[in-house]
Formats: sequence, C-alpha cells, structure tokens
Amino acid sequence: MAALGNPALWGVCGRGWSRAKLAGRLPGLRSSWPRGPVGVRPLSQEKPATETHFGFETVSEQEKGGKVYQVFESVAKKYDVMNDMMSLGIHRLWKDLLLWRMHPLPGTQLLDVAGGTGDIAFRFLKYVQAQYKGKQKKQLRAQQNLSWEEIAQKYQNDEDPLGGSRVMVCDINKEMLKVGKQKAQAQGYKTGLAWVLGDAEELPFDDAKFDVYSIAFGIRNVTHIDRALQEAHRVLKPGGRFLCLEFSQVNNPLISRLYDLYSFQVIPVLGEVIAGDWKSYQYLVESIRKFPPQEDFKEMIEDAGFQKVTYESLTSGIVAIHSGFKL
Ligand SMILES: COc1cc(O)cc(C/C=C(\C)CC/C=C(\C)CC/C=C(\C)CC/C=C(\C)CC/C=C(\C)CC/C=C(\C)CC/C=C(\C)CC/C=C(\C)CC/C=C(\C)CCC=C(C)C)c1O
Ligand SMILES: C[S@@+](CC[C@H](N)C(=O)[O-])C[C@H]1O[C@@H](n2cnc3c(N)ncnc32)[C@H](O)[C@@H]1O
Repeated sequence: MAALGNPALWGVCGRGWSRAKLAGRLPGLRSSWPRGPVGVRPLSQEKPATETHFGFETVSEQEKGGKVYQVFESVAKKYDVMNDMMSLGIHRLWKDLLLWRMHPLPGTQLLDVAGGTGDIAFRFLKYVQAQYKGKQKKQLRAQQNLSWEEIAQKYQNDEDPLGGSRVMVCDINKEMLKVGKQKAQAQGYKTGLAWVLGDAEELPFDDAKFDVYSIAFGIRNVTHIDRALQEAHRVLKPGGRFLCLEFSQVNNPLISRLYDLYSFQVIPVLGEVIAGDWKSYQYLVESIRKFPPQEDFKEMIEDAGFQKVTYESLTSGIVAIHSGFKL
C-alpha cells in the first residue's frame, strides 16, 4: 500500500483529514481554531447538547473528547508501568492472545486504532517476522541440495524480513504516540511501522485499505462507538477482519465482587501513588462499567455491517476479544 510504504505519507494523511476536523476533538485546538460566519448559529437556535458519560459523570458529547484527551495526555509517560503494576503483567497475555487470534500472515496490512504506545503494533511486527522466518526455514529445508554459500546468500538477500507486512498505529493523542515512537526507537523497530494522529470516528484513510483493523482498550473511550465501528468497516478491504480487545462483563459473581473491590479500592490508589493521578484511574474503572457487555457489543458490531461476529471472554469476562469480518 502506497501510504504505508512511503514514509513521506506517514503523517496526518488521507481522506478529507484536516486540522479543522481535528480541532473539534482536541481541546487545545478546539478553542483556537477560527470559525467563519457560515458556521455561526444564532444563540436562540443553539442545538441542544446531547449528553453522554465520562465514567460515571454525565457530560455533553462535545466535552467528552476533550476530557478523554486530557486523561491520556496525563497518563502517557506512566502508562506502560501502570499497566504492568495494575494487572501484574496479565495485560501482556491478553495482548499476546489477540495476536494469536489475528494470526497475521506475511503481507498483512494492519491498522491498529487507539494504538497508543504501540503494544499491539510491536507484537504484530514480532509475530509476522517469526512467521516469515519460519516459512523461509521450511523452504530452505525443502531444498535439500543447496550449498552453504547459497543458503547464506538467501539469508542476505532477505530485503524485507516482514514479508511485506505493515502496521499503521493511529491514535488521537500526541503524547501517547510520542511515547510509542520513543519505545519503537529504543526497541529497534524501524521498518513496517507508521504512526498517524487521527480519530477513530473519522479515520484519515481511504476506503478498503487494510486487511485487519485492531483496537485494544480503545473503543471504550470513543464518544460515538457506532461511528468508530462504521469507520472500521469502511477502511477494511472486503474479506478484512475487525478485532477488538476490551474490558467486558465478569460472568462469575464471586470474582465480580473481588474485581469490584480491586477496581474501586486499589486501582485509583495505584494511579495516585505511581502516576500521581487518581482521577484518570477512577475514570478507567468507571468507564469499564459503562461499556456494553459481550452480547450487546456483538450486536453493535453486526449493526456496523460486520458478519460472522464472535467473541471470546478471557479471565472470567474481565476482558473479551470480539471478531468480525467485512464480507
Ligand atoms: C486511564 O485509562 C487507562 C489507563 C491505563 O493505564 C490503562 C488503560 C487500559 C487498560 C489496559 C491496557 C490493560 C491493563 C490494565 C489493567 C488490567 C488494569 C485494570 C484492572 C482492573 C479493572 C482490575 C482487574 C485486574 C486484573 C484481573 C489483573 C490482575 C490483578 C489481580 C489478580 C489483582 C491482584 C492484586 C493483589 C493481590 C494486590 C492486593 C489487593 C487488595 C488488597 C485488594 C483486594 C484484592 C482482591 C479482592 C483481589 C483482586 C481480584 C480480582 C481483580 C479478580 C481476579 C480475577 C481472577 C483471578 C479471574 C486505561 O484505559
Ligand atoms: C487505554 S489506551 C490503549 C492503548 C493501546 N491500544 C494498548 O492496548 O495499550 C486507549 C487509547 O485510546 C486513544 N483514544 C481515545 N479516544 C480515541 C479516538 N477517538 N480515536 C483514536 N484514539 C483514541 C487514547 O489516546 C489512548 O491512547
């Protein structure tokens, strides 16, 4: 895909994406972006603000994006360490499992939305590289009578160890992307990876561009989940797959009690002690309770046009992986 292959196009790009659109979603830009007279509505005709939730708080839809932005701007630097501490590393297993379910083959073009600090993207690159190496080894083993020079040459000629696979990380938050890019550099991920600032509700990509769309712990934060799902459907190629890892509904009453206790009594305290940020971690646990349970979310995915929608509950339903296809 041209946009993925050409680093010059790896900025904010694509379909109708503009600073003006971003301005509506990012708090800093919203107030400063000038509006022409055409957009001005007389006070008496002000459209009533539609309400939504930000955790357990009721806010207007216009406010929510800015509040979510502030949460991730505030936690970005401590985000990774917080996740390991809060989950005792379990989030890594959930993310690994997402990759096993995705099972990307060499050549896969992945869009990881709300990709934050790159956890899914890095796993994807590791996975496709391992797949490609495995395939190459198999081929070499099948060619019994190659000399060692021929074998060495085959390894050296290997221009693209990803076999053409690419991942595009898209996130609305500059600070999260900044941490992700620093991690990529520190961990030596150079090729096959691009970072784009963009909104899940209005993706800056043309139609039918990607083989797989993933979103991990992201969709819960989006103001209009239905719009994000429609966008996922739009940017996938026919035959493409949607995969979502998200907190869900615990299905065991005893675990549910313990889980609530841990969530409300421990998580915000950890947030305060480690990240100096109680409120963001209170938002995390509250937003989990506001997210639809497995079956309801499955229906929402179907409503967006996906087919063969299934889900798998993990760790007693603390999280679930939903999958659907654009057919
Ligand atoms: C601002 O927004 C965000 C910020 C972020 O940093 C991250 C996210 C998005 C989230 C991720 C990327 C995933 C990683 C983050 C988490 C998993 C944190 C969220 C955690 C919960 C909602 C609670 C559930 C956590 C887990 C199941 C992970 C494992 C944790 C434990 C087993 C807890 C063990 C802890 C202790 C023993 C310490 C002592 C605790 C106490 C004294 C309090 C009482 C403890 C209990 C009653 C035991 C806790 C029991 C459970 C949690 C249920 C266990 C369930 C099973 C074993 C099946 C983001 O949006
Ligand atoms: C909990 S983090 C998940 C990061 C990463 N996917 C992971 O699993 O570690 C949620 C991410 O969603 C992003 N986000 C929130 N609303 C968004 C939106 N409307 N469009 C794109 N990204 C969004 C946040 O900026 C944040 O980076």
